[in-house]
Amino acid sequence: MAKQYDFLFRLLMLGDSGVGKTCVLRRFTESEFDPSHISTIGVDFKMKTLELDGIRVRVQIWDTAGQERYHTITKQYYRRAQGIIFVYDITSELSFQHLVKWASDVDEYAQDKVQRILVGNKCDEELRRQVTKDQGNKLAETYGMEFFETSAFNSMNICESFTRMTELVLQAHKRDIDNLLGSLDDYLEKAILEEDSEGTNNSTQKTCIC
Ligand SMILES: Nc1nc2c(ncn2[C@@H]2O[C@H](COP(=O)(O)OP(=O)(O)OP(=O)(O)O)[C@@H](O)[C@H]2O)c(=O)[nH]1
Repeated sequence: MAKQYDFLFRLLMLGDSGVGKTCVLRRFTESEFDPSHISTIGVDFKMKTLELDGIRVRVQIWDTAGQERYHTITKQYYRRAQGIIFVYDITSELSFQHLVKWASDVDEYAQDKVQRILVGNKCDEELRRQVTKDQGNKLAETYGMEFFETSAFNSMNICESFTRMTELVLQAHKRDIDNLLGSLDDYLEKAILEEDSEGTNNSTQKTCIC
């Protein structure tokens, strides 16, 4: 059976317990919102296929437990991720402050070229806001990430943030593939030139190779 996608990427969601990682993911993959908070145990994942410029990308999105006691388990997933979505809750200053720790764990355990974005969730809760949009923007700038304020409750920027994350990963990997193909072209060109020059200088050897 023909493959249903061109690329498969793994994305990982990180952030404190209760910031809304599971809800954001469910809103994206199932268009649903659940107001209850059932803490994720260890890790869970969901899949979705996106089409970007005619390229079909299957994303496997890992939802990690924010609770400290699962960190030993969740850290084992960092290295396999091509993209990381840091999530904080705009109504929780603490969840914003803790991003420093999440980011330093990623520096320690994830691949060097992992792509990252920052998401400030629950932006429907304007009256309870503790972190300004400007603070989110500044932190994202410091870490060289793109930034979105989202709401799993009303769908604000949910699709946009996952799509952008996937685009960034795709761009990074297409660059690698293009570089590889470029090197392969150079290699083939060099091999043909060598073969040609060997052919003119030593026709016997060329016949043997063929
Ligand atoms: N108002 C509002 N509430 C939200 C939003 N997203 C999540 N919540 C609520 O926040 C609570 C926690 O959401 P979860 O998605 O379970 O949080 P989590 O980050 O996955 O938590 P852990 O699994 O413990 O790491 C739930 O009661 C959700 O209903 C949102 O965008 N707006």
